[in-house]
Amino acid sequence: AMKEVVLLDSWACPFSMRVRIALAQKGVDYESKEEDLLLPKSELLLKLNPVHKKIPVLIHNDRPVCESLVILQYVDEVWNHTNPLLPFDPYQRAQARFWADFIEKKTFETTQRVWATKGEEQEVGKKEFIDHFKFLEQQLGDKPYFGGDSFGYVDVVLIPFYSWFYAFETLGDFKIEESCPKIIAWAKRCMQKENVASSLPDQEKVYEFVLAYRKKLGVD
Ligand SMILES: N[C@@H](CCC(=O)N[C@@H](CSO)C(=O)NCC(=O)O)C(=O)O
Repeated sequence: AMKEVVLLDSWACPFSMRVRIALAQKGVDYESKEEDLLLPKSELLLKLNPVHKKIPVLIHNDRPVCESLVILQYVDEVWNHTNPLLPFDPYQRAQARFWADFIEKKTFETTQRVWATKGEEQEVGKKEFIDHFKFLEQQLGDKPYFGGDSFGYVDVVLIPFYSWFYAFETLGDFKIEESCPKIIAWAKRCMQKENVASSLPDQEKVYEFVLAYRKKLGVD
């Protein structure tokens, strides 16, 4: 039988990275089953996530949990003995869920218009990208983390996109630090944490993956 905890994973997928960080924060030992996003989906993925057919899927005692934000909250509740992701106060929890939802709705879509496009469409995408991250930077303000003094739920939701920054900058020919220095400072602060750094792939490797993905999508 499978291990108690299995993650249907994909090394370059920002949504999977969220779950890898959360499991590391909780000290959970798990088996990672790699799904190659450039190949047809596995039978296991289609069986365990028939609705969205997407990665990540957490399999806990043979039962699947789908959608990274749902998985993060499940992990926080099951392994509630250490490193809470969500704050305790209901209002602060609501604020964390609000910003995680905002990021879920906007960030991937906004980044896609930089890495999966070219020409004029990409120029528009770059402006939207900078506006979006400036807005997030405003929300961060002078706090060390989105959750305040400690690394928490919203930080876990957003930090995976940092591993794609080199790909965005190289494909989009721009420097994110020029417009959003506090976002870069925040990302580097998060990367000081072993549980984060060990869960995110090398940025150049992600760039190579994105080039292959662009070819698969027929962008170039
Ligand atoms: N809202 C979901 C998004 C997961 C997702 O898009 N996963 C991608 C890989 S990472 O880019 C995926 O599985 N893509 C396959 C597909 O879209 O068919 C979540 O948060 O878990």
